[in-house]
Amino acid sequence: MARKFFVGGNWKCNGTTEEVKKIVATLNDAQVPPQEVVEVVVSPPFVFLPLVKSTLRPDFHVAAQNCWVKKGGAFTGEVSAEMLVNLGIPWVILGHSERRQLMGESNEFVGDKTAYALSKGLKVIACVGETLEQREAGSTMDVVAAQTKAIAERISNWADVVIAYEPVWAIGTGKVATPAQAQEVHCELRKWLHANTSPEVAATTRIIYGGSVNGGNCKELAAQPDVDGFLVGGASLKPEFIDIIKSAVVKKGA
Ligand SMILES: O=C[C@H](O)COP(=O)(O)O
Repeated sequence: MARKFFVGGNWKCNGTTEEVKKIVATLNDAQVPPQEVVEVVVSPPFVFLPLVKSTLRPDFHVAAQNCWVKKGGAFTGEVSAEMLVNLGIPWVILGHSERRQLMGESNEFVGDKTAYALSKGLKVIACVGETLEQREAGSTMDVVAAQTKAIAERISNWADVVIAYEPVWAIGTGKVATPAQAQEVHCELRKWLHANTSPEVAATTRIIYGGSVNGGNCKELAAQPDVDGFLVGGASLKPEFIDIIKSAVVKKGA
């Protein structure tokens, strides 16, 4: 089964109401390949989710950037999976390296969150990736496998999961992984899924790349056989996000 190209735009902690309206207007006006070719999901901060959901073109979808690990309640400052479902938000990003590093989210915690979000009917963009130190120490695959394992141990439904491989050293640094570096990790991750989940999960799960993707480098990355799309940060706030969406045609040989 072919893996549909997936382009996520992670707006992180950016934007005012006016800026958000402008980004949505740009996306709504854009000519992009059809939904059968590329799945587009944008992820604004929580407070803008209703605005984006109600104004964004219907062929693009919306993701939250995080959610709580279990049912809501006395957890000040958190947003529950149930609330996202209630708002009709289909996707959530979990385990982003900024949350792992800045908020101390462990592999197990991200695994628990993923399992809970899936159990409530959300689809999950699960992020993994190594730091520069870990890469230089030669432990990239050990790190990425451990992060993926903590998820795999807790879930069985991979149909609603996209894995985002985001090397920490490439995030927001302008230092993109080379197409060969991205392909190498994606291919190893797919082998890991084959050995530890099932051949079907390995063949069908989308593994997308994130880390300084822009309009200039996306086509070469998209051409790699195991790169099934992107999770874009900075460039998702700019009109070049449209060019990144269009790189999906590379897979179609167009
Ligand atoms: O979630 C997106 C990644 O953190 C990449 O961010 P970036 O494109 O700004 O490097």
